[in-house]
Amino acid sequence: MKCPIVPVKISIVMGSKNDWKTMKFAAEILIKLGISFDAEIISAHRTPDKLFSFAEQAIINGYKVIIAGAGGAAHLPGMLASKTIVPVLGVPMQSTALNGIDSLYSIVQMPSGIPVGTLAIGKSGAINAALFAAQILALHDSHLSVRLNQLRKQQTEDLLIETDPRKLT
Ligand SMILES: Nc1c(C(=O)O)ncn1[C@@H]1O[C@H](COP(=O)(O)O)[C@@H](O)[C@H]1O
Repeated sequence: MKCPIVPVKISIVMGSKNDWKTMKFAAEILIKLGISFDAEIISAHRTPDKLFSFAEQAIINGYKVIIAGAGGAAHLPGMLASKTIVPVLGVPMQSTALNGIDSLYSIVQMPSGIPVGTLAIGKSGAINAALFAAQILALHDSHLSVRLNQLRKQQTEDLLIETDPRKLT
């Protein structure tokens, strides 16, 4: 998937096409914020050579953050992080057998020296990964910083309207 704005700043990577139903929530946030990104399927287990070349070229390709979603034995974020210094944010998929605990532990328990920023399991993690990546980019982009603050404000206003006590019946 390609967002029309160039150059691409963020890559959303996932272990399987079946992860897209979760990772699309990250994509939606990036689109909302006008951040360029691409998305592709790469698996440490199933396509290891593709993973190595992707990670080795991440800097040359201009990626500022990589968001990596994987489930089960979720080695994708850690393996990406082992091959590049582009920050990697890991999103554990809600797996069926173990409810995502397997994914979470696989991503969060990195050995010291190779960090992966681990988000929550599933949709919330995907959304927050995109917001976190945006906040990193906003450190050097004042326009994005304004858009992020607007999004926060809007989020608060929407919640206040939604939880207005006069609406409780
Ligand atoms: N965890 C990984 C990796 C990896 O870490 O490299 N590659 C695929 N997978 C995960 O396997 C799960 C099942 O994949 P399928 O649904 O394609 O069988 C997915 O959640 C994927 O992220």
